[in-house]
Amino acid sequence: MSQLQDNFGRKFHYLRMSVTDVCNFKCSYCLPDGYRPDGKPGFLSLDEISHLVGAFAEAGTRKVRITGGEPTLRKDFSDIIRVIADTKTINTIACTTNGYRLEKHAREWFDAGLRRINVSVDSLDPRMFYQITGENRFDEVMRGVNAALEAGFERVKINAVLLKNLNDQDLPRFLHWIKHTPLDLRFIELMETGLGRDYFQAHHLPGSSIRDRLLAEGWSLDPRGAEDGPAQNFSHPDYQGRIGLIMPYEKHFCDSCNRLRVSARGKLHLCLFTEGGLELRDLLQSAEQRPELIARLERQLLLKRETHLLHQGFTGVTQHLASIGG
Ligand SMILES: Nc1nc2c(ncn2[C@@H]2O[C@H](COP(=O)(O)OP(=O)(O)OP(=O)(O)O)[C@@H](O)[C@H]2O)c(=O)[nH]1
Ligand SMILES: C[S@@+](CC[C@H](N)C(=O)[O-])C[C@H]1O[C@@H](n2cnc3c(N)ncnc32)[C@H](O)[C@@H]1O
Ligand code: SF4
Ligand code: SF4
Repeated sequence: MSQLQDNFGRKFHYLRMSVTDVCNFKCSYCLPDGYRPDGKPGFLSLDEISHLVGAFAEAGTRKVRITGGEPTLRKDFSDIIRVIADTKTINTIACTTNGYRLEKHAREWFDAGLRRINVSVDSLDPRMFYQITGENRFDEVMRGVNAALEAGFERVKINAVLLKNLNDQDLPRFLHWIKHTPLDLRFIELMETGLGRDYFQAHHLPGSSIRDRLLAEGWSLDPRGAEDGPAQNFSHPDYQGRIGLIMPYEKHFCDSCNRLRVSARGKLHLCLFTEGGLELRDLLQSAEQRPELIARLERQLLLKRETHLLHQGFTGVTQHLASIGG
């Protein structure tokens, strides 16, 4: 069994696969004007997804996260889950969603094989939620989170992007929520994208401000597991939930990078912030192409940089994270 690795000793057992660029929300930090079709070819088909996941699995991938755009907008979303679940040696199937279809479909997706779900909830104040996401659907999304908790997922995670002057007063509400609810909260530092330096400068808030408050209130940093990615995780004996921080501007953030990304049109991205993606689609047309596809992945990994270059203001081709799945 092969294992994808780079020149810095990092192993890649986690694929973040985008299945669509389309989204029905207008998050101010991501798609402030909503999704605009670009007239390019369509998104990966079920067969192409099956070939892709099969090759990654053979190259050592154990976890697949389905993302987008909004992945649940795909009519064949449950089929996508099933195709991955049918792939031997993939042991974790996760997805990241804005949660708008969750209330209705949580059980169906669980039955198809989905085991972890991340729901983006940027504020627990419905008006602020509307202001940030452009959608007045707070109650609907929260009912979706409850449906996910009831459906039996092994992990339900809440993603919130930290935004100065928007949701920076929300921490007490989030803490209150996870006191008796077994949710993982994930606070993500705003990352600069091609969309705009002005927004970044107005709203970026370092995750260290949250970390300092957590440590002062009795939370402790969990030891890092061998399979863990770049988040720092915290727990507290009085809370059922846990908290993770993604702080991409901190030193050594990329040391534990364990993930690769494939865009909805089949391009491999070695980092969230790269110059361009490598075309894989020509090798997703039949199972016989698998050895060639794996060889291409192995070669490309040797080009992976040690770290992103965000500090120098280099945001790569990533106009917004919806185009690459975050
Ligand atoms: N810079 C950077 N940001 C990341 C990375 N992984 C996740 N993020 C950020 O965190 C956001 C939320 O990620 P999710 O899709 O919910 O996945 P996650 O919780 O980080 O992933 P798991 O490690 O699978 O739990 C992403 O959309 C990115 O904004 C990474 O490797 N590098
Ligand atoms: C691109 S979205 C795709 C999945 C789904 N539509 C959702 O919102 O959960 C994945 C994650 O990226 C995060 N994200 C988007 N733009 C970001 C940015 N500029 N900085 C940090 N996180 C961002 C979102 O908050 C979301 O949790
Ligand atoms: S963060 Fe997710 S829900 Fe919000 S606009 Fe981007 S893709 Fe859509
Ligand atoms: S910024 Fe790039 S290299 Fe760093 S952890 Fe994220 S994907 Fe990996």
